[in-house]
Amino acid sequence: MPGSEEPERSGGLPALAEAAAKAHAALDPAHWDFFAGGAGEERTLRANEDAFACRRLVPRVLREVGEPDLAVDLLGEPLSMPVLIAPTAFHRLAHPGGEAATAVAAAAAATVMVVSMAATQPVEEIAATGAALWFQLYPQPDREFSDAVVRRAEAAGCRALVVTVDSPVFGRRERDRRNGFLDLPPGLACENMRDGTGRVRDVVMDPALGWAQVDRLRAVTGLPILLKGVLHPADARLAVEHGADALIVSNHGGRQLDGAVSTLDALPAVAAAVGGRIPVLVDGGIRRGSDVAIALALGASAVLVGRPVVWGLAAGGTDGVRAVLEALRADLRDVLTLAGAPRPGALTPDMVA
Ligand SMILES: Cc1cc2nc3c(=O)[nH]c(=O)nc-3n(C[C@H](O)[C@H](O)[C@H](O)COP(=O)(O)O)c2cc1C
Ligand SMILES: CCCCCCCCCCC(=O)C(=O)O
Repeated sequence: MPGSEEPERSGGLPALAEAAAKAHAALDPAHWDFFAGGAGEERTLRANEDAFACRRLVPRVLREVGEPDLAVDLLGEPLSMPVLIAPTAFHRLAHPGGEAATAVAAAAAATVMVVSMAATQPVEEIAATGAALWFQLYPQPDREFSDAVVRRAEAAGCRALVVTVDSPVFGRRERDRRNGFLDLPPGLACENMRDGTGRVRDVVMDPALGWAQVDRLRAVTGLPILLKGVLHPADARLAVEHGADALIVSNHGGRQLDGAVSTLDALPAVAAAVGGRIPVLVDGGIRRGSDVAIALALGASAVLVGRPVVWGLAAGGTDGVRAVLEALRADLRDVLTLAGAPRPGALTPDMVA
């Protein structure tokens, strides 16, 4: 039965669980499945949340924390908290306000929204909200077209390029197969895939993608380049050698290689391989303040959240996304206070068991 699964296994913070329940009720079941689902048996999807549930914080005491300061600076971007919005496709499928509605919430929260290449609104329209945007790219086999998309995003005001490297092919999403969900409904399109003729091209995954394409992108844009989807420490070292400005430890929310390691389990080795040379971010299964704190303690400079933002959007447009972000902020503030960390940088690996 499409969409028959529980909204989410734990749902995380009450505000996030509530958003997920509302989204589940509001969305077409096949669309719910597209957003909620993962690849294969969804082992990796589950592992992401489970990994956080297996860790415990070891708080420090008597540290005169007062009111913790959550602000961080990331690639020159001042953020009010170390929580960013991960790139997720098809926001107009969740809510008519689409990506622009999400961007308004990002701006209100003073954080970054990473716009998916598969956004259902033009990047210029999303940028008109005034939000701080980074642009996510699936490098296309048609390199000229791919470069044109990057230049377009840069011209629209996006401040960094997030290159997704975990998708040489599209993951095997059993729910979508079962539901026959193979395309966007009429009236919706990946608006940033329009070429010079106005035709919308398909987003194509490129199995031939290699480090040469990362080097090539360096010549195409002056924007900071983040590689999203790194899990192996050897790849983290290569990313530094190839001039990446930051890494995102990600398994695509369990939507690509089912059986891949959870992101939290991958994080410490990646952070050690990078050795502080560039920021390391992480996403996957982050549903409460303690998850954020654990990720930061184990080497992340910041985290990204995917599905909870989509649930907020489906549940209540901009207000729904704001509710999700503010719930995470309030919880993180409490967690830092209780853990004896006056700021995110005060969290250290010895504070996780
Ligand atoms: C519905 C959906 C669409 C996504 N679309 C993209 C995308 O277009 N590009 C991308 O790099 N990652 C995409 N992702 C992966 C997210 O950026 C992120 O890695 C993942 O959602 C994090 O896990 P979480 O949902 O548990 O927070 C998508 C994830 C979901 C759930
Ligand atoms: C259901 C239609 C599939 C069309 C593919 C478009 C690419 C979107 C990629 C979004 C994504 O990364 C995801 O995880 O989903």
